[in-house]
Amino acid sequence: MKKHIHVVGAIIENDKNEIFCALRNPHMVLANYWEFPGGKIEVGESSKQALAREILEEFNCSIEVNEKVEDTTYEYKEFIVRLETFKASIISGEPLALEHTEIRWVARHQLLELNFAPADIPSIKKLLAEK
Ligand SMILES: Nc1nc2c([nH]c(=O)n2[C@H]2C[C@H](O)[C@@H](COP(=O)(O)OP(=O)(O)OP(=O)(O)O)O2)c(=O)[nH]1
Repeated sequence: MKKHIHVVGAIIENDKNEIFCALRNPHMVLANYWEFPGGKIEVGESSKQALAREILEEFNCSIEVNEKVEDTTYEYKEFIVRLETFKASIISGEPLALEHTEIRWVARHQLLELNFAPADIPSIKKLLAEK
């Protein structure tokens, strides 16, 4: 049976209406895909707590987690991901790519030009439908 993982992703928008995107490094699972920053929920954590922890660990900045955008499940070849995405805003620090190959602020209508992890596409479609 395929492994199930529960993952959270942050949709962080700046004051120019650009969204923070991160490129997974070549050694990560799902290497070289763009994603919303985040990671797996650990035992005892809420989704929002996990998201704040992951952003601090991987980008060295603090966020406030706001409303949920999407909750979707995607079956990859090797495992199944449940991805919950939330709007979030940076409350302190400038994001640094501590584990990712690249980080980029991208206009909403250009998100689909990046090679995003397939599980993220429903979240992106919701964002595109918002404005
Ligand atoms: N962070 C993140 N992961 C995503 C997204 N879309 C998507 O399919 N994934 C997948 C990629 C990975 O298989 C998994 C997240 O794992 P991860 O390696 O980033 O999580 P983590 O930081 O907790 O990793 P680790 O401590 O186990 O190394 O979810 C997304 O938008 N953000």
